[in-house]
Amino acid sequence: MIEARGLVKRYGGIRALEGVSFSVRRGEIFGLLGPNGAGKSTTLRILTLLTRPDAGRALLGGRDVRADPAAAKRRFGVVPQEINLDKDLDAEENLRIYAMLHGVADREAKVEAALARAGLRERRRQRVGELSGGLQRRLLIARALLPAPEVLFLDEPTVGLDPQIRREIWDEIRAARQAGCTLLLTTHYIEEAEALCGRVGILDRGRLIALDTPAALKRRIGSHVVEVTGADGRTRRRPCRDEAEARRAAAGAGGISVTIRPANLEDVFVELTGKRIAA
Ligand SMILES: Nc1ncnc2c1ncn2[C@@H]1O[C@H](COP(=O)(O)OP(=O)(O)OP(=O)(O)O)[C@@H](O)[C@H]1O
Repeated sequence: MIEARGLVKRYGGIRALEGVSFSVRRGEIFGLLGPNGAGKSTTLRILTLLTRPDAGRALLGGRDVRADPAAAKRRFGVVPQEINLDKDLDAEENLRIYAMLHGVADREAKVEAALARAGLRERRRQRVGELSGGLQRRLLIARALLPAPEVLFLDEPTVGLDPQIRREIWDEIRAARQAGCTLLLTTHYIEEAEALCGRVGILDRGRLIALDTPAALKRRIGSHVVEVTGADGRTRRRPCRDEAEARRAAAGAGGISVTIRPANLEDVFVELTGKRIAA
């Protein structure tokens, strides 16, 4: 449904993307996971026609998005990282205007459904600037879904939000998939990639270093991790094939504190790059 083929992008001397390729299947939630500066937003900006790659192609439904940009744009919606709602208007007005500009048919019913989706039926007349950051983001997602796009791109959809509202947004994203939408999102939150995405591409310094389901990515390093904090206060981690191996490793570990826990995608990233995702 979505395909990145050998995307290269440079900003002056900065190599933002160095040949990124992946494809997203129809109906899946696909995550691009990586630390700040890995190239996630740049990839999204190329796929959504906001910037040109120096090399490579972006395809939607098998067609190069640059071949007919207007046609491509009709097929996808975008939820940007910055909230670009009109903060002086209320929630309903924001949706109505967007629906009008996008020629959405059966507007009243669609706006009503969008308000419900964003949990804003009771607060439809409230100025958007007065809504919490979480509700603004939910409105942003509901607005992007108004024209029922085949594909939705989301750039860091829950950045800076508390866990409760993050889960509400995950539900909104899952509901979009249930309705038949294909979703590509970027995130640097491990739990978000694990909880939400069918497959995850891990980006680091402009390269895609791994791509698979969260479970398969974790299987590469083993199911458990032993963390040992030494007398110097430093914590070292050791991935283990299974819990039994982790117990044996923990028993002989020494150190002032030893913990066994299930492996996560952060561990995969550390194994692949030698550094952490979250700085
Ligand atoms: N318009 C620009 N001009 C110059 N450099 C840029 C520009 N946009 C991105 N970069 C650089 O390209 C690299 C990749 O940035 P990008 O925003 O794609 O990363 P990211 O993974 O989305 O990180 P973040 O979560 O911080 O946005 C970074 O080194 C960044 O500083």
